Amino acid sequence: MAHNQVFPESQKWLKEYLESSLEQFENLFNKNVISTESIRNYTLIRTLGSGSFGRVMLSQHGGDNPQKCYAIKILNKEKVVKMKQVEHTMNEKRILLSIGSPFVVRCLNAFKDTTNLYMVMEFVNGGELFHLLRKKGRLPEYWCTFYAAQVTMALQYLHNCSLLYRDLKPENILLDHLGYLKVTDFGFAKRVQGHTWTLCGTPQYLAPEMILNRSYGKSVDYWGLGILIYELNAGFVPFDHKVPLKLYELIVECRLTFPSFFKPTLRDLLTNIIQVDVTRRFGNLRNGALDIINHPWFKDTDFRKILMKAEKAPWVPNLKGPMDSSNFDKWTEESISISKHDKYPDEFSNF
Ligand SMILES: Nc1ncnc2c1ncn2[C@@H]1O[C@H](COP(=O)(O)OP(=O)(O)OP(=O)(O)O)[C@@H](O)[C@H]1O
Repeated sequence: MAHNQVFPESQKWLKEYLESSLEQFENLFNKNVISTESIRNYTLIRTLGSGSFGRVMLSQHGGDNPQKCYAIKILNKEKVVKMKQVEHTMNEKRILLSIGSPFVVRCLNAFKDTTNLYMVMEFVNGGELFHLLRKKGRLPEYWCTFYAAQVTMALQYLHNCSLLYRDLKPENILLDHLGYLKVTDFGFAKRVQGHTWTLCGTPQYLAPEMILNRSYGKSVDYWGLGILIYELNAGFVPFDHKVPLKLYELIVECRLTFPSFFKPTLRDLLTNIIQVDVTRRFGNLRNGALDIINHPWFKDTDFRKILMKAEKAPWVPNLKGPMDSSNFDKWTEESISISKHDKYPDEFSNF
């Protein structure tokens, strides 16, 4: 828990929730379980998404209830090594297996073979928030408060466990069958007690302190939250340019303008989050995420009800059953080949 953070009496439930979830996280994180499960025990059905060094596949486990589906992230060891992502991948596995937040995708198992690394996650079947946003153009303000409340609580949970997320964007936010969201892709997540320096993330979402090569902490995630809230409400990001260097100049200059339909409370919140000065950025101050949670833009948002998933979601995906994957793009399928020889036995021994 951040030092000196003052929870009002009416938000003691949030403090208690954070304290107990930190204890659970620490217990699992310190264990770092290494599993000997095999991909041969799963039937791989189709690709749900593809990334730089692997893909995520809809799968079923041979011994299980046939209705139960998983999303398995499959990373090729060779690509991970060549792209210098060994440490990031080890962080991803250990962190994802230890997290227990209603707004973060659950990882149930992780294992490896000679060729690949596998992370077995719950299948979140409503698709990416990105697709919903592109389909609708922009989202009604009430929808945005509902989604932003969950991302804020997800970040508060992660930071309370000393985790930086570093890759917030609508592509990494999935919707479940109830219309609640779950953050996925912990490829850049890291446990950091103080500060760190690595430049990573998605260009339009990068915080100025990262671009300027300064050491940073949770401030970068709150900057990302500001960009996300802006994008959900507007349908576009506040800073964009096809030339990366120009984009970075725009971010560091931070001349924020708003569409005319942005209400004063939303403008005020965003001005305080999309703030270059980290000593003034909401989320990064003494009261942490509470400055955002208690901001007037959220005056009609019941965070407690949302944490309990007792609020009806503004949009519920139309699904034919737990295996329905129609909300995901079609990808060309590739078969998984497993070689006899392991070229990287040491690099991933702790995976
Ligand atoms: N648990 C899940 N349930 C359903 N779909 C998922 C799940 N996790 C990931 N996906 C889908 O797979 C896509 C890629 O996942 P992820 O971002 O973790 O992979 P990545 O290889 O790190 O991708 P990138 O290189 O783009 O960051 C996601 O955008 C999402 O569409």
